Amino acid sequence: MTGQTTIAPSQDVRSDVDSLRRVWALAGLQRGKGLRGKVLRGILYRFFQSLSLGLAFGAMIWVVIDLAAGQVLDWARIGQVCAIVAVSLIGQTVFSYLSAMNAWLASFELASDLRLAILDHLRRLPMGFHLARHKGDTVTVLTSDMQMLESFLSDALPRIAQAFGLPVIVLGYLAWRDWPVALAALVSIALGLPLFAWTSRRLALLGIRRQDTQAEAGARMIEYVQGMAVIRAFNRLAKGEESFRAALADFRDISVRMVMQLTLPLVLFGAVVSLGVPLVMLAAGARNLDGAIDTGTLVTALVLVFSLYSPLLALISVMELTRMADASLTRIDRIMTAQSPPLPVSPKEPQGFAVRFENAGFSYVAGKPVLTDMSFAVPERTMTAVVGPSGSGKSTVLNLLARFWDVDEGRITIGGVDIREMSEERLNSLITVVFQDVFLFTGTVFDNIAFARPGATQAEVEDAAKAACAHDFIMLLPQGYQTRIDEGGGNLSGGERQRISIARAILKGAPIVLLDEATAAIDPTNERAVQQALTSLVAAKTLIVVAHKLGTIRAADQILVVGEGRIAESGSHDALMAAGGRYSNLWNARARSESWRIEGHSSNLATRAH
Ligand SMILES: Nc1ncnc2c1ncn2[C@@H]1O[C@H](COP(=O)(O)OP(=O)(O)OP(=O)(O)O)[C@@H](O)[C@H]1O
Repeated sequence: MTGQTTIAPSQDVRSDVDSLRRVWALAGLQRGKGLRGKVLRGILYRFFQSLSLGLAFGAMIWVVIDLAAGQVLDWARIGQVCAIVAVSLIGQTVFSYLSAMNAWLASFELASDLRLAILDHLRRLPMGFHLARHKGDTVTVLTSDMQMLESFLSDALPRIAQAFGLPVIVLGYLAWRDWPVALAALVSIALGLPLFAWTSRRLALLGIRRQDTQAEAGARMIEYVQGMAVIRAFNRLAKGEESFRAALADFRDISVRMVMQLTLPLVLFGAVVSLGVPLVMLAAGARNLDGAIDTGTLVTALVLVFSLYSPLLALISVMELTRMADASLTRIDRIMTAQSPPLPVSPKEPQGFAVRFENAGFSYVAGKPVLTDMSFAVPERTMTAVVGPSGSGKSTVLNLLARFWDVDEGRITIGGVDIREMSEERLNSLITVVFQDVFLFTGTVFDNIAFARPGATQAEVEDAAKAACAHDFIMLLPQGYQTRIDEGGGNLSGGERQRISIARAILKGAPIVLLDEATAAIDPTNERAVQQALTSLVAAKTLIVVAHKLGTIRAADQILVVGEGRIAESGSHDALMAAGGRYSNLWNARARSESWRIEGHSSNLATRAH
């Protein structure tokens, strides 16, 4: 994959004013925190800092004018000038401190609030949104994009105000002394502005591409590190590196393009603005020769003109920060503007825990329906096994019931209420999902189990672990329940990870359990323990299990055979076997493969024994 695929459309590009508006809106998100006030004060104090610098300039100019008028310096004047310069220095220091305090605090608070808001929004988005994005891209939004925004608020925004402070005073002063000279000073700024705007827009467009390719490179590297075991197992180190090298090359290309395309206009902008120096000299000289301005004003204009343009030229470096922050803002907005499923205005309360699918239709990709007309009922406190060929949509049934996705047609009810009409919290409290791929967090065994119920006591966690047949092996770990689990549970076996996830589900105590049974074969002892753990989990619960093991299927009150996007057959094991349809074919095939596996396993042992 190359960066080309992630290049943003041009409508992502905002004008500078629109970006500022967006930052302003974000700063107003957390009412009562006064973030907008802090942002404004950060800018205002930096402006005052610049004005304080102007004060020192003013004192110098005062002396220059006096000298030009033929006056002689005396101690009183030297004292006055020193006092003004001292006030200017104190002003610069105080305002610099106040500006930094306000701007930094505002940027850190805003970034931390925004990170939480993004995480909260991510949690609400349908799973389809997450699957369509690289994890690395989302991580980049939460890390480097947020840092860009922080730097913009703490550094770039106040620097913009600083860049304008001194020039405003100088222009005002020149206009007061002689407006044609001030006008001459403005000409180069006016000529430079369109160039600045064009470069800024160009930088915005390339900036978003650059950050997208950077995120792409980040995603590839994360994938490389996560897939290290597979890469090594297949001895494809070079191949694994290839994709992130390609992403890095894309990133380098876009960075080089940025330099190539933007260096010239930026240098030109500097040259055009600096043209103001000779222009002002020309205008002031001509006005002096005409007798329109005195020597004092001429000298002042010649001295001041240098202090007029250098702060404006400093805007060039601020521009890069600004446009990069804008690109980050666009990437943040791609998440924040994604629609989460609508929440019910007046949530309904289910009457019981029976589950019904009523003519449910669903497709992950438009035009490729997975479920077309799925109807079935699961009575409360019963066990239903969902079986069918690979890819027939069994896991999809669980995904829809947990509302990871919403049905396109028909409806799903729990206790007679459409799950879309329940509050998110209520639905989550009703359902426990035990996934095939167990996810354990970095933390202790205790934390991982207690995750299901914050505030759970040691005794409650242990009871859940005992019911899940996990207590004994946990006690054999170096620090028992306080043993740290490595990232993803790397220091535990597959069966142990599964039992911890079952303990977590038992502790949650939800009345409906959705279980995607592991397809992978685990050793018989572990399998028995996992089966026993599941039995504890589902006691007196409504259980829907995507079943692969014959023992589980047989134990079910009802078996649903999925085929062609609907329920092809349903009933008890005996009834379905007697009917001699799909189910009996499926059962016989699976029974053959299981006995083959067992035979294969024992013959392996026999070979080893010899
Ligand atoms: N996130 C997704 N995006 C697009 N298509 C998907 C997605 N998840 C599943 N599918 C497709 O939907 C169909 C049903 O998938 P599902 O995982 O429900 O099947 P399954 O019966 O559980 O399969 P298995 O027994 O192999 O796990 C498959 O064709 C699969 O390729």
